[in-house]
Amino acid sequence: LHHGGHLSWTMGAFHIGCPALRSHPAPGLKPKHTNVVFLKTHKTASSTMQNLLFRFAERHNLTAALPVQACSNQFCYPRSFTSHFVHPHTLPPNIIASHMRFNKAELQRLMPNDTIYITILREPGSMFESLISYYNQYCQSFKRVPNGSLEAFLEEPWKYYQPDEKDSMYARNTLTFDLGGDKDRPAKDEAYARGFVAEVDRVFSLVMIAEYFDESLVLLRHLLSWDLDDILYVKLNMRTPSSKRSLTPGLPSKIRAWNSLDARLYDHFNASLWRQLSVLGLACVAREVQLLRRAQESLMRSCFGGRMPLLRSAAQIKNKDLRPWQPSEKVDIVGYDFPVNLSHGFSSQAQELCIKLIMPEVQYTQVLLRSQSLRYSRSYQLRSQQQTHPQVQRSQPPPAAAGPASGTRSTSTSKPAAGTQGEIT
Ligand SMILES: Nc1ncnc2c1ncn2[C@@H]1O[C@H](COP(=O)(O)OS(=O)(=O)O)[C@@H](OP(=O)(O)O)[C@H]1O
Repeated sequence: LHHGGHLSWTMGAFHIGCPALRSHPAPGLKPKHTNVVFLKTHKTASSTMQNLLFRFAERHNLTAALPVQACSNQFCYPRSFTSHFVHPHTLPPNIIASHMRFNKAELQRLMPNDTIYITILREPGSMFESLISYYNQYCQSFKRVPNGSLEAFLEEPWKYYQPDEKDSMYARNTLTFDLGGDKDRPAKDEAYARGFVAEVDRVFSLVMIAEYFDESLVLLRHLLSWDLDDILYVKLNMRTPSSKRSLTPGLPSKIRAWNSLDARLYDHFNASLWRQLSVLGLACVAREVQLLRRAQESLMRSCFGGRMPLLRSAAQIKNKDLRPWQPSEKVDIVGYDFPVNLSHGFSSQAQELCIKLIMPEVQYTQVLLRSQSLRYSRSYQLRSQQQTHPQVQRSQPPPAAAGPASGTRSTSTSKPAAGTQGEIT
């Protein structure tokens, strides 16, 4: 890292193939798959995953679809996704990873035909505890509850919950809602529940499980033929232990009953994750997880002066680009600082890698929009010049479209020059 920003941490890992996959080309030899929809669900480790995908997009000179400014850093959630929510400077996209309410037809219109769909779920008990804590000042259903008590809410949810009011999707079946489903369909509607799970199974090639994040990443890496370097991450958007409440006995089953559609999704995809891991071979998965964790630690130590970075609450983080967004004073979200003196001896490329690794969602979305807009404008100017002076185009070949970052393999889909579709509106 200190010498010219060498970015590979896991060379040894490329040769450790999983026995179950030997009949397939090894991940290191197949071109990387680069067209990916990641449905960013709420409170499921999705910000960590989004950060990983944004970094992948930047390293491989891909385009990540980002929201228009009027939609903030989400695609106008909770409205159902439409391509009008996508900033024109981020078209045509390879990757999409910001919060949205899923709309398959619109995404299919926007994304290349070979796009792979991925999402992530979390165990309903801990997810609901995270939701009520995070959205206690936003969501009326939670605000009405005395002391924001989880127990009181679950004792009489219909006393506090109103299905049609603003932000009600944080209070019941949030995963189902994010996936485009009907969060208020009665639990006894067996046909709906079964059909919805089957549809999600049809559309998504991989449904990650937050509790088995690293194992899910191993599956992702094999599915997309990515390198171990491509799945390194740092945990983001965590609450401090003091902001968390432990669930008293009996609560998890009440949470599951209230969020029965989400519980059903979780059970189905948790089981299917483990079936897929077994096909890969559990020993091989465990080896890759170990390699991933080792590589992660060595990356962190290189970035943070030989030590693991200290978690800090938002108020303690000096660099405002690294301060996570806090939903209210009652919740403490932790992040990381990047001490100024650590930057000495780093190449600017290496320093940027370290900062992006810990950059929270809101800031990274802004930084990425700026850099992609710049690339869009450059390519727009270039095309205008070529149209005005066609002889320049004949005598001087135009600059080659930027290829993948040095040291990486070519990608399976060639990336069209930014701005070849969609004009500034
Ligand atoms: N790698 C990994 N593995 C498991 N869990 C993780 C990981 N990264 C983040 N987290 C936890 O995910 C919670 C934040 O989720 P999101 O980033 O999806 O939240 S948000 O909807 O975007 O605000 C948040 O949970 P709570 O702390 O319980 O709120 C994080 O601690």
